[in-house]
Parts: sequence; structure tokens; C-alpha cells
Amino acid sequence: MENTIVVATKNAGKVKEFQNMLHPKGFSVLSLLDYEEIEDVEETGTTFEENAKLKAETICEVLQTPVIADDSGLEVDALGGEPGVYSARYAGEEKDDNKNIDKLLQELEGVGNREARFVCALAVAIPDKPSAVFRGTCEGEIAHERRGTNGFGYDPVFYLPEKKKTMAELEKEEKNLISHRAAALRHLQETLSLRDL
Ligand SMILES: O=c1[nH]c(=O)c2ncn([C@@H]3O[C@H](COP(=O)(O)OP(=O)(O)OP(=O)(O)O)[C@@H](O)[C@H]3O)c2[nH]1
Ligand SMILES: [Mg+2]
Repeated sequence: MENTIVVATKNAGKVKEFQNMLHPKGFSVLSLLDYEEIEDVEETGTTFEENAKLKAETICEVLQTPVIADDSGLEVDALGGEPGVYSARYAGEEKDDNKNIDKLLQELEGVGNREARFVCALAVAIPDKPSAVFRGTCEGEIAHERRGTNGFGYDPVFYLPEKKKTMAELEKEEKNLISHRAAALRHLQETLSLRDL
């Protein structure tokens, strides 16, 4: 397992981004897509941090190896911070990105304030050690319609005014420099060495 990091997620979009961010640093990335027998961890927390810790600690306990977990989502100011920790299941249990975007655009119909942010809590769990959690955010606005095909989730409607593009119009390298996930990973690295994992 040398230079391998396990990310406790079944979200293929997240897995790709962690691979693209960690491969250049000399790590290979495994995820729960490589351990199909492991069931989803129930996200019973009320914050991104609680859910990230829950996922990291549960999978660390099962695999007895260091694990990182990402709990993330979209906070929209005009919706009082929703969908927040419920971002994946905003339009139903099937976690359908397209339906989630449709619902978001409906909720914001006629709403002037489009300010929003992506939030990522990244938790690290190491056997027999206290876990740690780091937060990264990325500020933007909710567009009126979809643009772009890169990324996943709400990326086609997450508009970055300074880039004049949606997140889904950015190349993956560009997203991985400015995203909430990249920011959380930077914070983790300021405190911990990935080589300790
Ligand atoms: O456009 C987006 N670009 C992103 O970069 C991004 N990051 C998160 N999200 C949204 O937030 C949910 C996370 O929920 P979440 O952390 O519970 O993950 P998940 O349930 O998909 O997988 P898991 O990691 O729990 O197994 C995701 O499904 C997405 O809807 C994003 N949307
Ligand atoms: Mg989830």
C-alpha cells in the first residue's frame, strides 16, 4: 500500500479529481469503487465536517488503513444555505445530478441574488489516532442555464465571474487549482504530510 491513498467515496467525479490532484504528487488513489462489498456510510451529521469524519472513521475502522473522506456540497445564499449537506440528494434519493440542477434552477426562478459557494470538508482518519478535518470553499454564482460538460454535480450552473465561465467549462487542471476540494487538500497538506498517511 506504499504511496496509496484510500478515499472513502463512491462518487466517480470526486475520485477522478483526487486522482488528478494526487498522481502528480506520486500517489495512487483507491476508492470505495474498488471495494464494492463495502456499503455506503449513512450521512447522519448536520455539518460537512461531521459527515466527512463519519465516512473517514468508519472506512478506516473497516480497512484498518489511513483513509480520507470528502463531504461536500453547494450553499446558496438566497436559499438560506440549501442544499448544503443534502446537495447529492436534493431532488431525491437517486442522487441524479440533472434532476438536482433542475430543482435548483426552479427554486431560483425570479431570484436576483445568485451568490453561492461550494464547500468541501476533507477528513483524515488514521488507525488509533484522532481524526482531523479541513475545509475548503469556492465562491461563485448560480447561472440561469447550464453551460459546459466537464466536471460533475452542479458544475454546469456554477458560474465563476472572474473566469467568465461555469465550473463545467473549465479544463480539469483549472478546476483542480481553484475548487473547494483543492483548497481543502491544500489545508490538509499545510498541517499533515501526505507521506504520513
Ligand atoms: O458541481 C459540483 N462540483 C463539485 O466539485 C462538487 N462537489 C460536491 N458537489 C455536490 O455535492 C454532492 C456531494 O455530496 P457527498 O459529499 O455526500 O458525496 P456523494 O454522496 O456524491 O459521494 P460520497 O463521497 O458520499 O460517497 C455531490 O453529489 C454534488 O452534488 C459538487 N458539485
Ligand atoms: Mg454522500
